[in-house]
Amino acid sequence: MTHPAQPKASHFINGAYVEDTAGTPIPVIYAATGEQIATVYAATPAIVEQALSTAKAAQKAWAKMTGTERGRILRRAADIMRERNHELSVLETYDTGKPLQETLVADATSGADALEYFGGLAGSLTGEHIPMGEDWVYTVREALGLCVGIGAWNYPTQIACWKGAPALACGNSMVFKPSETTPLCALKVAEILHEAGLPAGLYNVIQGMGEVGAALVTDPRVDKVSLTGSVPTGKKVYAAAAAGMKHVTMELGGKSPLIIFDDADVENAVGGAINGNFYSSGQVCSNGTRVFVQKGIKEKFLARLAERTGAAVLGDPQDEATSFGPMVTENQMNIVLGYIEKGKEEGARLICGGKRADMPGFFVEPTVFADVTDDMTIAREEIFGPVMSVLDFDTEEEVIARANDTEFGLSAGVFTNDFSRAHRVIGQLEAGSCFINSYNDAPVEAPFGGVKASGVGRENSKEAIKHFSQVKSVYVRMGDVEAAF
Ligand SMILES: NC(=O)c1ccc[n+]([C@@H]2O[C@H](COP(=O)([O-])OP(=O)(O)OC[C@H]3O[C@@H](n4cnc5c(N)ncnc54)[C@H](O)[C@@H]3O)[C@@H](O)[C@H]2O)c1
Ligand SMILES: O=CCc1c[nH]cn1
Repeated sequence: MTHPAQPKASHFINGAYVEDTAGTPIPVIYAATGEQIATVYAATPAIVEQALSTAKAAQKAWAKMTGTERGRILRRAADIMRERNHELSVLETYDTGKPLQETLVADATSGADALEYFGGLAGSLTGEHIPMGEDWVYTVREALGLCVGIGAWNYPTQIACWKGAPALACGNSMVFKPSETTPLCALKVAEILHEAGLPAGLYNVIQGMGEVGAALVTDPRVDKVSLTGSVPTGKKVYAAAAAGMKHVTMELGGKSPLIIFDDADVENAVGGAINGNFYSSGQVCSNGTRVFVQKGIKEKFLARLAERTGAAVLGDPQDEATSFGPMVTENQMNIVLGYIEKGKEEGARLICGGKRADMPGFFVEPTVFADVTDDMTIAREEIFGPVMSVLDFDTEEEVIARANDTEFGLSAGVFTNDFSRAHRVIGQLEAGSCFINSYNDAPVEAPFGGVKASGVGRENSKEAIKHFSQVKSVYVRMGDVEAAF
């Protein structure tokens, strides 16, 4: 019998599902069991061409509609997503393995927030009037044109919406390629947008691995590329986009610091560290995986952290009682287990977890290492799994320098009851998305993105509008034109 997760076809182009079984088959494996639940096919050159040409052809008429008209469609799509939240959350859980307890509140809901927020902004995308004596300049905020979105596997619905909603609000069209690991959810986003009244051709989804992404990025018709992925992929995609002088947004990886001072509320700090390391089984780009704890509260913090981590419920992710799911793939599980072995070999002290869970599927126990030093592999490389490194520190000055000693700069957090210190420290941390006495909140109203190797540009908030539009300026002369001859 066909699994309910099996989509009608692999691609969604020009307002309809499209299949081409000549493409490489991509099995969709449910991470909680290891069983194959669906198959899609990578886009062939003919499918890539169909998606790009349809998106190119549809864009100009969409940009000519008023922002209010465009926004109305996006807000209708948000309503449909909310009505179907349960069904979409179940699918997100099949696509990623993340527990339904999480997907019910963090995925389609976050996608709907983006559609609603950018739908609301669409009617207010205006320019400026700049007086120049009796002359004047006016500016117009215009669409970029045809945008490509490329997704990672940890938030397939959210990423499809975080890119699609601002792109469409600004009058662009989009071809979106989800990660080959989680190809299912973006198709539903496309379906819902069209059900909400989006004209055909404006939001297209095609499947495939890196080479399909590369074909999209290098196509001369494409004006902008927005990638969510790893730093190595980001470097390749950024370079390819630069060769065609395309706009980019790069949402890449991190190894973010979470700094806990002696005066912090320990219970809240432990909660922040758990949210910043174990949500989505640690597969969150902004995770605060280097947890710097001031020496005075270290053992108290570790004891409470071990106790609360022990309460994680590993199990069937479709059961709402489960609070901790598997790694997305067997390969990702093996990468994470490799890092855990490195941590042990390099002398970190294992506080809890530390191995594959004794159950079917790709589960790794939530793992905490203490006495981690800055040079250890687990403190330097992005693991993208449930492995928290706890490092000790003495002084504010020392911890700021150590926190910044990384190529990454996505996020950073501080827990303290001294607000002067909180702002002073945050002001010196090299990171794009920061938190005080909290961790990993990602509301659509707040800009999200990194500095240094973690990325370029911002998603969400009014900042995203700047990255999906450009300004035309028009000088208007009221008098005669003076010329040298
Ligand atoms: N900053 C953020 O917002 C954010 C959010 C989620 C995940 N991430 C990062 O994503 C990574 C995990 O996701 P992943 O393993 O899917 O990343 P990845 O870099 O392996 O792949 C990301 C996407 O890029 C595509 N791709 C690969 N090579 C390409 C190429 N040459 N040209 C065009 N596209 C290509 C892949 O098919 C996939 O769709 C982690 O590093 C994580 O930190 C960042
Ligand atoms: O994975 C990165 C994006 C994100 C952070 N929090 C929720 N989504």
